[in-house]
Amino acid sequence: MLVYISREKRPGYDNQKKAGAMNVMLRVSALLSNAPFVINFDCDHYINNSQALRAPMCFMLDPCDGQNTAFVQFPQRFDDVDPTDRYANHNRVFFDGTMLALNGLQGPTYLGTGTMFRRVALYGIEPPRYRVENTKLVRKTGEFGYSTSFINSVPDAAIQDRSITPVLVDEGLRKDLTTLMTCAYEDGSSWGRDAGWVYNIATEDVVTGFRIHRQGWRSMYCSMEPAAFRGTAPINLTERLYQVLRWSGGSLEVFFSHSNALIASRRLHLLQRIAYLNMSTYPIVTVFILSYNFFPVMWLFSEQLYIQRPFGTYMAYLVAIIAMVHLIGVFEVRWSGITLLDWFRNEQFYMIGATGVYPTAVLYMLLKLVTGKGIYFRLTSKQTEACSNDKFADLYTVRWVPLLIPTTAVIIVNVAAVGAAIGKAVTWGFFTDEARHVLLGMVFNMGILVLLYPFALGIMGKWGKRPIILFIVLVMAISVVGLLYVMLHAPYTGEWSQVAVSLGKASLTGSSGSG
Ligand SMILES: O=c1ccn([C@@H]2O[C@H](COP(=O)(O)OP(=O)(O)O[C@H]3O[C@H](CO)[C@@H](O)[C@H](O)[C@H]3O)[C@@H](O)[C@H]2O)c(=O)[nH]1
Ligand SMILES: [Mn+2]
Repeated sequence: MLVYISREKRPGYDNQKKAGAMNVMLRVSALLSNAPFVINFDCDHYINNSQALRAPMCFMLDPCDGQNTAFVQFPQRFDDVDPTDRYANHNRVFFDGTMLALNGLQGPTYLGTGTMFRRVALYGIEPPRYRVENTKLVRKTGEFGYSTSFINSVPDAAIQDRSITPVLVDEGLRKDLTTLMTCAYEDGSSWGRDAGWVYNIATEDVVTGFRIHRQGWRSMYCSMEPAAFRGTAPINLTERLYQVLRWSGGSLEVFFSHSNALIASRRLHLLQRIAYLNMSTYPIVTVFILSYNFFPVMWLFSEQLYIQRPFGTYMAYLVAIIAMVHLIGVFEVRWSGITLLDWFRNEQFYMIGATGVYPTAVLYMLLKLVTGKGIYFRLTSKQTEACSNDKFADLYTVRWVPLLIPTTAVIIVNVAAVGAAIGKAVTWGFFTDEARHVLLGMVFNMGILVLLYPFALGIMGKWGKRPIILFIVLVMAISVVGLLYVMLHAPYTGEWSQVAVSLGKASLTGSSGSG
């Protein structure tokens, strides 16, 4: 039986997007089959392996802990991504590394698609492990709304070896189904909070999975070849950034909601809790990353500012820690079976998100906290390849939006800093202390530019098909800044150095005086 549902829309009712749609389907299917297991995939995903429905059953029916397994999650795989995966659409570190690692705790988070659920876990019912003998599955009246047929179906949904016979859709059933689909059905019920998909959070998946884990259920990660499900990903820079904005904004919303991992019950594993905390606060790191990326502005004026140079021991510790972090990264990458190239692409896209998208997400959250109003998150728009000969046309389309500005500014500042550094070396001579110091800074600048390289290609649009153009522009920009620096400073070297020295002293005495 294939059932297509067209939902009622009524003024004054929020239709709650995907979460609302899923909850309607969950209720309607309860009267049609009431299957104890439910599989969910997005409209832009499809089943790619005929075993996709059978494999998760192995986990669900596992005699050891199957009963307490709420859902089985597959990684997301995509068809239409450009071969270089410029914007890390495959997200391999997240799907194959992070999710696999969580399997060792309470299980992967719910990722919105490619998921098999145990129906009663979606209803917000406790796992058998924590259920007291003869506990009533429907806890209070009105919890699931007031459809008697639906409420009567709940105990049956918990019996996993029940055989299912197709129902006869008669007038009575049709009326019941219509009731379950109306906007007003959920009024005063637990739907959208303690039952079904969770509402009012841009990432309904993470928060719904969280509620399930919080009750003490576990989940399982299931990866198979060929991939169980495949889908479509946005390969246009702007669309991809909007997607990441929805994810990072949604994460912060989770943190500032009653689904905060800090206040979850003790059934949530300690490390799983930390993972959820990380998952709901990560955009905040942008405060540090963005500051670091803009620090090179000081390079341009450094004679007039007193900058504490990092001393030897500090540098040694810093280098050791960075090396260790990357060493662990390499181990994790090898263990999860992804390539170093995939890992590097993820690093690159992390920097792109952290400079442009996360600050916007943080601002959005602040605004929401102050005004109480969220902004509308648009859908991830799909590719338009059908009307073009170029399969990856979307990759070369630039749609300028404010979201692109911060990262562009970071690129400009760091290119200028490299130019200024070369200018300085030329002005003072290559083997002076000054040149040595600016060289250190240049390593940092170049590092940032390497990470932001895919973004630079992206904003070049069609020109991005020939990366050599980008290198020519880069060399030209660096030369122009360097030349400008030399022209402005060379004739006055002596004088400027004097000014610098006195300014340096002034700021030194100034700060010690005020401190
Ligand atoms: O009003 C809406 C909007 C979306 N959807 C469904 O939600 C899915 C996800 O939306 P999409 O625009 O494809 O977003 P993506 O960024 O591709 O989705 C990822 O991120 C979402 C959370 O932000 C998850 O819900 C998805 O499962 C996950 O694949 C769509 O495919 C639809 O099936 C609806 O049913 N109604
Ligand atoms: Mn999608």
